[in-house]
Amino acid sequence: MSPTADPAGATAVELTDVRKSYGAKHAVDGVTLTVPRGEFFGLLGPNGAGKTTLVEIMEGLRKPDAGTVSVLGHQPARREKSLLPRLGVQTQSSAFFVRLTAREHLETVAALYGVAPDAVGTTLETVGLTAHAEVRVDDLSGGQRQRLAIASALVHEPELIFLDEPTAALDPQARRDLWQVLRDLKGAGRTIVYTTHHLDEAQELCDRVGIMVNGSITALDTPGRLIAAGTGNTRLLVPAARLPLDTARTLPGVETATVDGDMVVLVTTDSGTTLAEVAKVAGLEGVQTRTVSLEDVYLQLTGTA
Ligand SMILES: Nc1ncnc2c1ncn2[C@@H]1O[C@H](COP(=O)(O)OP(=O)(O)OP(=O)(O)O)[C@@H](O)[C@H]1O
Repeated sequence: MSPTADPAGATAVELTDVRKSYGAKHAVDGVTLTVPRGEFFGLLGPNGAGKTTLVEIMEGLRKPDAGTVSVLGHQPARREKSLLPRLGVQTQSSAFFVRLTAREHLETVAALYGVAPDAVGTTLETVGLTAHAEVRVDDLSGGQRQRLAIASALVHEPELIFLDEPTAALDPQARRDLWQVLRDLKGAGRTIVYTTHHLDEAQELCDRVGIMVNGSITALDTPGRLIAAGTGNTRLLVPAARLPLDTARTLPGVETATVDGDMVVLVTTDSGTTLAEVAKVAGLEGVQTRTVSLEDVYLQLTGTA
């Protein structure tokens, strides 16, 4: 990207027709993507879809075979000293100084970035590691190490943060805590690009998501718009004891009816009408509704539904 193309610096990441192959495998197969500054962008997709390769290209850790990559107006593959401190990078396999304590490790990272040591205590607090600050990295649990990896990506207060499955090994409470950390970072104007397999989380946190399949981004929008453009269907769960499957299939609006355990699952395009009929035929006691989620859209797009 030329300097005049984005004079206000409103773009954090700009990729044009980026490609990367490993032998015959097209891991990234022509991705064009713009992430504006301040956006929380989620990259979703099944194992092997090319997410990590794409993020590592943005981070400058891998060189694309073709296409152009601009990150904060720079080419990340050049590893320019003026760019690196502006990026925060947490990878799936973070390198640690394993013989140091969590605090010493983070102090070392902070020193490498030339950051004042006070940032260490605050960052340990932010990721919930204060109580384990004096534990050797070797002795931290998987989830605690993951938090330290995230802390290492945040300690120098970068403008653009890349996180690769940051919540993968976290317990539910730690996951929720990290959501708040990420929301606060976004609130402070940072740009976040992250990969996840947690669809509920992406729906909750991301301004936009890209769904990657076989090296290409097959859907790119806000979670809300992807859901709205998705099936448009609602699921109604009715106790099977009160609604025979044959009857369920004849109700207005019902696309499909199946039995799941002791419930009949109705997929309906017209939930109001179907629900009114269910009320007449079976009553509403124990009836549950489930609207479409990002997960339903994802499963449809990735062909796993
Ligand atoms: N260094 C490499 N050498 C050869 N093949 C590779 C290499 N790195 C990745 N691949 C292949 O490229 C494809 C994309 O891998 P990548 O790790 O980018 O996917 P991913 O979407 O991040 O997957 P996951 O969700 O499992 O982390 C896969 O088929 C993978 O096996």
